[in-house]
Amino acid sequence: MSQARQQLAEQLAEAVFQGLQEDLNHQERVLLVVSGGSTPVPFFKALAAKPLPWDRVDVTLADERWVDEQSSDSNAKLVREHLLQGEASAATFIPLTCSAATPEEGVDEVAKQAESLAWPASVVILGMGGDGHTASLFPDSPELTLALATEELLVAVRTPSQPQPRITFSADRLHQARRHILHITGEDKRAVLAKALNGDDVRQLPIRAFLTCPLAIYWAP
Ligand SMILES: O=C1O[C@H](COP(=O)(O)O)[C@@H](O)[C@H](O)[C@H]1O
Repeated sequence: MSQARQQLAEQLAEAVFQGLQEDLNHQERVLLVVSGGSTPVPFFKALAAKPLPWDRVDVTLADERWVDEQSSDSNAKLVREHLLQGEASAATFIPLTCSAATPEEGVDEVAKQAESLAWPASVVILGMGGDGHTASLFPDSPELTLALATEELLVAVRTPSQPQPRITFSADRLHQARRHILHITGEDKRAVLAKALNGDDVRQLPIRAFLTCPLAIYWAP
């Protein structure tokens, strides 16, 4: 882990801590929506060390692969192992999978669970892939148009470029958050973001759906 990425993770954790604290001053519970993948690990560790009243914090994911929670591809596993540790284990975590065999069969059950969270989210932290996807809004997904337009909470997604089916919060539900942050690292992702900022076809680079939120960008080489 480079020093720059570690510093970025710590600065991001401080910003998220401040945002959650601010909302906790005037509401009983707050909701934090995090992303999966590999980028957030140092951020999760830094945030877990923050002195929050974690028993008043709800946590969920922006998206998930429809895999068993024991799978190394599970974003929920990542959250449990790196964020919900120490004092932060008192947070209420709602994963985005259930016992149904497919996301299409399970989406309503997961939505019922997710509706019980403290919406609107205080902070949504998005990641971004090299193809410009964010959450599980993929350029090659047949469900992209639906996920960008629906007012439903969650959408089941099948994406040719991805090995597993997925589930994602809709763009609408993520848009409703009070604060939006993009956490990315590396020159490749900086170039993708620059391309996204210089165009407007959201189907080509779905991260564009969040560029006007406004979106705080946390990037390190
Ligand atoms: O598949 C996913 O990828 C993105 C980016 O992940 P990273 O490994 O490049 O950091 C992530 O934001 C998303 O939650 C995840 O499901």
